[in-house]
Amino acid sequence: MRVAVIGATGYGSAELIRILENHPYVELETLISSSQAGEELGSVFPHLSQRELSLEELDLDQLAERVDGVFSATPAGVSGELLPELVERGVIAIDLAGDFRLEAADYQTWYSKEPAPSKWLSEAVYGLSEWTADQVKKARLVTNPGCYPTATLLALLPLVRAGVIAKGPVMIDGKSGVSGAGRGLKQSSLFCEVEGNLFPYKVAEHQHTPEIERYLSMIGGDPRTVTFTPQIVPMSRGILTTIYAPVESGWRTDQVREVIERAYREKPFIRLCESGRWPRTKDVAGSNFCDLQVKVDERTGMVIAAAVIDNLMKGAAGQAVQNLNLMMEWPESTGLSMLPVYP
Ligand SMILES: NC(=O)C1=CN([C@@H]2O[C@H](COP(=O)(O)OP(=O)(O)OC[C@H]3O[C@@H](n4cnc5c(N)ncnc54)[C@H](OP(=O)(O)O)[C@@H]3O)[C@@H](O)[C@H]2O)C=CC1
Ligand SMILES: CC(=O)N[C@@H](CCC(=O)OP(=O)(O)O)C(=O)O
Repeated sequence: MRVAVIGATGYGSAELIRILENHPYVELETLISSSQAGEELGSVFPHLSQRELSLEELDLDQLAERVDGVFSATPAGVSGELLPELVERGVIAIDLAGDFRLEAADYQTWYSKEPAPSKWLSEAVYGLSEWTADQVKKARLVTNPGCYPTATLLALLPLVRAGVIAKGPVMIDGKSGVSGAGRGLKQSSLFCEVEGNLFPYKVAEHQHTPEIERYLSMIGGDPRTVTFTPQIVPMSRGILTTIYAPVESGWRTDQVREVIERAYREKPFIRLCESGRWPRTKDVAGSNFCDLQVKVDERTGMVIAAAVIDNLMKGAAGQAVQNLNLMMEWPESTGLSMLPVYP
């Protein structure tokens, strides 16, 4: 299968290229760039210089002739217009941005941008691979989940589906490495701002809040609001979400662990940590794994769940390739069997 990556000079693209080079059924045909067309891949990303490939300008008709699928790794507001044009020309598409994840009004509110056409918002399938595989397999357009929602929903969905969580506030504490903000210049991503520093941002106004709520309801059958506080930590990659929620009476830790074990028994990328071990970002760095742990605090009546992912892998490029595998009915882990990098 021939594919292209759009938004070639970003972090998501770099990870896609790294994965696709070792994917046995994919040929990376071209890289589309709005800023560095004509450059060689090796000059944009020296770590990928063994692969000879030039970046190209977008030409929709030509691209649709040359490839069977595209990954779009552009900022919000680009893919909503672009991908429908390609899908209409017979190309399958996986979008790493948030353009197709929300209803139109919510997208406008939380992203302050014009939403994609409603026909395409309805057609796009949310690619949380472990939970929506049946729909992804039939999709032409997959909207890859956000990084924080991936970690959060993977931890929360088994619990809400099993009725572990009682009525009341659900608090999500999210911590992300700086690459989550992308490769563009931003003051809050500068070394001097993040080194030796730790800070919340977009408190009670982060665009992943409505995404978490929407899919907790649609996939988990649990309509509720959540409080989500993202924070920046001084590292390049990794996300840790720690979730606090009121627990229905009668649930003990071993039973809740059993709920998670059962939900993910057949899922190659989800690992429940041994009892007493809490997930660490380094346990998943560079891989498509999501590690989970959960505990009932009987003293306070709360359940605490934690999830770690690599934001650029399970949180972006890795899950995008997992979704391509599902769409093409290839084994789900094809090209994704790399182990984490440690230490
Ligand atoms: N970083 C992460 O951890 C995650 C990111 N995402 C989402 O995935 C998408 C890509 O993220 P990431 O790779 O980190 O972002 P980056 O900022 O690193 O890269 C985005 C790329 O998009 C291209 N681009 C920028 N502006 C425009 C424009 N106006 N029109 C067309 N292309 C443009 C640029 O490439 P070029 O100049 O070559 O065209 C740029 O390098 C974003 O929507 C992001 O929110 C989702 C999950 C996790
Ligand atoms: C650390 C950091 O800044 N992370 C980014 C994640 C952006 C992202 O993935 O945005 P979409 O999913 O909406 O495309 C943020 O919090 O905005």
